[in-house]
Amino acid sequence: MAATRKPLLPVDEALARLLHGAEPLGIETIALEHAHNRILATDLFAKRTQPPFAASAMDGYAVRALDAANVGTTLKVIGDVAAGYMFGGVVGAGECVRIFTGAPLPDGTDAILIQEDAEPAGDNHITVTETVTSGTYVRPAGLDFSDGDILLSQGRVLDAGALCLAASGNHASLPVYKKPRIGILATGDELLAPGSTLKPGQIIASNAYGVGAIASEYYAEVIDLGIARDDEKSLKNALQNAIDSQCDVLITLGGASVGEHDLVRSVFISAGMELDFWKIAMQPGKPLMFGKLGNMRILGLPGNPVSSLVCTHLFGVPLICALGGRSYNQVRQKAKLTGPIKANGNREQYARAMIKRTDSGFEASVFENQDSSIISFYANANGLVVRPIDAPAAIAGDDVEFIALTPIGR
Ligand SMILES: Nc1nc2c(c(=O)[nH]1)N[C@H]1C(S)=C(S)[C@@H](COP(=O)(O)OP(=O)(O)OC[C@H]3O[C@@H](n4cnc5c(N)ncnc54)[C@H](O)[C@@H]3O)O[C@H]1N2
Ligand code: MOO
Repeated sequence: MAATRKPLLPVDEALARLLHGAEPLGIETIALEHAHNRILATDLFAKRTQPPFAASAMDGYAVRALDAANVGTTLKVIGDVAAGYMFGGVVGAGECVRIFTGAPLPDGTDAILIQEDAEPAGDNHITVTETVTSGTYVRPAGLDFSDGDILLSQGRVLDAGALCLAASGNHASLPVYKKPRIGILATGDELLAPGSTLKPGQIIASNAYGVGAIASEYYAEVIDLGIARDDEKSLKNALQNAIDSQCDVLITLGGASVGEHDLVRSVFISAGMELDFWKIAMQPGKPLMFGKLGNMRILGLPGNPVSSLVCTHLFGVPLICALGGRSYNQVRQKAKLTGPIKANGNREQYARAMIKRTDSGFEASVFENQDSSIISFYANANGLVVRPIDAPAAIAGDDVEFIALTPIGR
């Protein structure tokens, strides 16, 4: 009788379990200059009105519109006012004030005659060469926003426009969601840091650099927890280190599968981790593990470099976003295959591919060798073609769905 294997957890169910209860970790107040691309944690209200007064939009003369209603009228210039100052007096009939962009309109005036439309008429006088109406080149008080207006909504990414608006609303600091602290732990007796001299059997630990880069792109605080050996003591020490470092999420790399040296799951369970799931229907990424130890979430990624990176995209990023209050949507687009691909098996496949934008849409060239150890293919891929479980073989011209890994050009 054929042995029956336990069915693997579908990718979407695994993701739902991972994100269950994942809420923003807290709020901190930070200086505006450090807030770029952080997420605003509350609605933000204006603490002032902008502009706070009716202001000139041009360099010229502040006039009473009725006085400048006819070409050829001569007006007396009784003073001047620049941005940052107030004109003390009141402008009467037949009078005007020299004014500069951004300056408050003097009392009595209601329009700006731009200097191109005025001619000097000697002895502090000008002649009107174009007429104005009330409000010409005047920015009314509160044109941009008024004191108490809502400037930005909770959840807003603090991009260039948002930062400029917050500053103008007189906020020197902003409440933002805390960055999730993501500890990254490589595991494996064979691993040494880049730059090391390798003995036979050893390789370089590379995954943490890619995983850390992806986590940083989503504004996680990345904590390098080094390399643990494949033994209980080393793994338990590393786990304690993650706890002491107040990691919100511990990402482990490797040691997730079924061999005698794949100890992460069993050691962590013996140290108190509550296992949520292990093994999912995904290629690459089958031995993915998720559990919790106290408040710390533990995401165990398979050690094959491409598995580590693809799982970070698919699981690490949504988790980091949920904990950091950042909205996240996985965007899938359609592309036409440039060549044939084989039928898929019993795991949803995220196939490394080169995606090209053409006049008629996207084209996907899927790498023939999808071995999850091949970093160079991942480094040259800009998309993951998503192949459902048991998808039949496909040929050039067939439609597939893909997830972009980087912005896609031509
Ligand atoms: N009998 C079975 N064997 C395996 C299965 C299975 O279902 N049955 N699953 C395979 C799959 S799929 C994967 S993926 C791998 C993942 O295994 P582990 O998570 O236990 O990973 P390791 O064995 O520790 O490492 C795999 C591979 O990657 C290298 N590695 C590990 N960490 C790093 C790192 N930080 N930087 C660079 N390279 C790393 C490691 O040396 C190995 O070559 O298991 C299959 N086996
Ligand atoms: O599922 Mo493993 O991550 O393919 O190589």
